[in-house]
Amino acid sequence: GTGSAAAVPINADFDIAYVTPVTLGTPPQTLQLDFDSGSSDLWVFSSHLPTSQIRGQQIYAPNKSSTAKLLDGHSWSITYGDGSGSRGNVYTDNVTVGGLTVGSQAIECAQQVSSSFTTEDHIDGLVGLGFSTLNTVSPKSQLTFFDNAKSNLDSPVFTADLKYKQAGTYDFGFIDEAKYTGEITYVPVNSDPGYWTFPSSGYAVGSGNFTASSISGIADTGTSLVYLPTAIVTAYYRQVQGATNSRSYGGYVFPCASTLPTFTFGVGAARFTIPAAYLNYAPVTPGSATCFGGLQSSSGVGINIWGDVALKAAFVVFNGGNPPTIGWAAK
Ligand SMILES: CC(C)C[C@H](NC(=O)C[C@H](O)[C@H](CC1CCCCC1)NC(=O)CC[C@H](O)[C@H](Cc1ccccc1)NC(=O)OC(C)(C)C)C(=O)O
Repeated sequence: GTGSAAAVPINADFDIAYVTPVTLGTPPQTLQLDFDSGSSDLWVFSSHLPTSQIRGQQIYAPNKSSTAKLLDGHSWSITYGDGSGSRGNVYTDNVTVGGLTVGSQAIECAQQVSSSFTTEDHIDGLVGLGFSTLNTVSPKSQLTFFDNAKSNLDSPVFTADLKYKQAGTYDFGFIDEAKYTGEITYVPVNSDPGYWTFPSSGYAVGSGNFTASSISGIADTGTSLVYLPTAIVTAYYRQVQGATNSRSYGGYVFPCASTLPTFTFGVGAARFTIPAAYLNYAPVTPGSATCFGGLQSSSGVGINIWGDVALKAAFVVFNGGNPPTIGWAAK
């Protein structure tokens, strides 16, 4: 089988996250979920939440689904890199994404969510697409939607075609030749950390020379920006008039009117260029003349992250075969 579903930016002004419609249970309950290759829990706003923690999100009510089954004695609790988190109990039920159905998928029902989830009314939960070793359900950890679907997929892959300020696509089980140009460059994935960790071959700032350098990082659809080693990031902002690393704003900012260079990264012999517009990420507050960069230092993060700012400059194949690999193509 295969599946194909839209990845829609949740904010019209800047691409902070993308959501995809997912139907749960019988009769179908449709929620808008953030597909996140940087984590491995499928969790949803649910009827088990205090109403004070729900502000406009769609919820999944297992007691309204004839196919829902409580996973007795199991619970989950997750905290993300940005400090947000949630926890709750677990049901299994049918989950459908773009025509692809997984029966008895673990659906982690939130009983508590942190304030940043309550205030983000466009995200009704997450679909983790990382490796199932990262799943937080206890006492028995659960498989991701992709791992459960894999044996029924024409090919054990999913692809991300994220776009700048417009809807893109997540495809499951096939590689759509119409979505990319040229060849797909595949590199090995180290799945031990549980992320899609892969080697980049180097970088260039604007029209400058390409610096060959092996950079280990994760391909993370659930992270908005790109986080790379400080040496690379300072080399980039040296080319930006008025750029400073702001403690108060928590990263590199610059006058919105500044001309930004592009940023090119290597995957094997292939080169991918992130347009300046993607790197002029957003005003620090609505209407401000100071803008926040789409490229930031990873020194505070602990790992290098190729988030949406980089992913939307390419067509990316997450190959869950044995061994796993990741493929990058121009588009
Ligand atoms: C629990 C582990 C097993 C896995 C866990 N994984 C991660 O933390 C990475 C993962 O991709 C998580 C997934 C996100 C969690 C928060 C909700 C949205 C998804 N990424 C993250 O935790 C990284 C945080 C994101 O980049 C946020 C996302 C966001 C979206 C909407 C509104 C506000 C903020 N963007 C964000 O902060 O954008 C700014 C900087 C422009 C404001 C970890 O490594 O700890």
